[in-house]
Amino acid sequence: MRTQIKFIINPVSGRTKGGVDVPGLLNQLLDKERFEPEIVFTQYAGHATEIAREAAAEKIPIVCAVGGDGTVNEVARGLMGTQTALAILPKGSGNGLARHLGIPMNVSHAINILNQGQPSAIDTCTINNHPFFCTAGIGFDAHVSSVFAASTRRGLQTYVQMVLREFFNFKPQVAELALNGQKLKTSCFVVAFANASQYGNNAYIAPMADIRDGLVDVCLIRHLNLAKAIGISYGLITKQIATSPDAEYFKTQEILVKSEHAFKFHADGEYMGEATSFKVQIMPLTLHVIVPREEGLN
Ligand SMILES: Nc1ncnc2c1ncn2[C@@H]1O[C@H](COP(=O)(O)OP(=O)(O)OP(=O)(O)O)[C@@H](O)[C@H]1O
Repeated sequence: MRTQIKFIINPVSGRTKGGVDVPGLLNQLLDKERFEPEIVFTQYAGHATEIAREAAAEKIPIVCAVGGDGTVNEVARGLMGTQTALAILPKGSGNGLARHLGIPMNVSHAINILNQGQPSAIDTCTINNHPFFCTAGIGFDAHVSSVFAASTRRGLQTYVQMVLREFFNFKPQVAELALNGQKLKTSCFVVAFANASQYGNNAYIAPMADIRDGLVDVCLIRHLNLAKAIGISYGLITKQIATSPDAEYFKTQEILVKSEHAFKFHADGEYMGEATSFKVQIMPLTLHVIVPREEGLN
């Protein structure tokens, strides 16, 4: 019997990559002896969660998110805690979870991999009850996502220019962190919470993250000047941030953050607003995902 698979395509994701005809490629490349496909397009932000939830209620075995990290987050939050597995065809710019799982960035290659994929369970996390699957954070990374959300320009070059501009305006704030029975009152430039190892674009904020270990990886950067920022950026690309002298790295089941000043926060790169207290939790092995056969998870 063929396996039902529902593709949820976000028509507005991946605008900077030019048009990829995903239905055409599926028609050409998807293994029709193995799969019985159905394709739907999202009509509005948040629609993917509704479609995914309905598919899970109908016991459809696989729902495939076709889009960027925002679409993956929306589909995954509709599937977490169910038996329906998430597959990903990356169409965005960051694609953090897809990269972590070893899914190719090229859609044709990703379909070929999907044809032979296998299910595997991964952890999921929440920040103040908002689900995330890759990374969340407070401080500079969230500030950047808020500025990017307000901008109409997209693409890696715009992003890098904007990060540099905002870097000089950004002031760290003091917060109290509670994790692993310890309390730490400190200035915070960034506190990143990671389920997967990277933000996307192979920027490894949590190179030691294991997506199945029931632990959140926490990367704390207290202060940053330009010289240290260059070192941190190098550490992000070379997977060496955990041993950088300017970052501290923890693994924990839960983390609480309290501050007198509001911090901006993001979940999977989407700006979520501001809060003065945060609770980050992990739910072990609560999402099934389709991963490449014999993939090396990184
Ligand atoms: N039909 C739609 N119309 C408008 N917005 C949509 C629609 N479907 C989904 N969205 C929204 O589009 C936003 C961007 O999606 P996504 O993150 O997948 O793409 P991207 O921004 O190109 O990728 P990346 O985040 O990797 O750069 C999401 O916040 C999602 O809610």
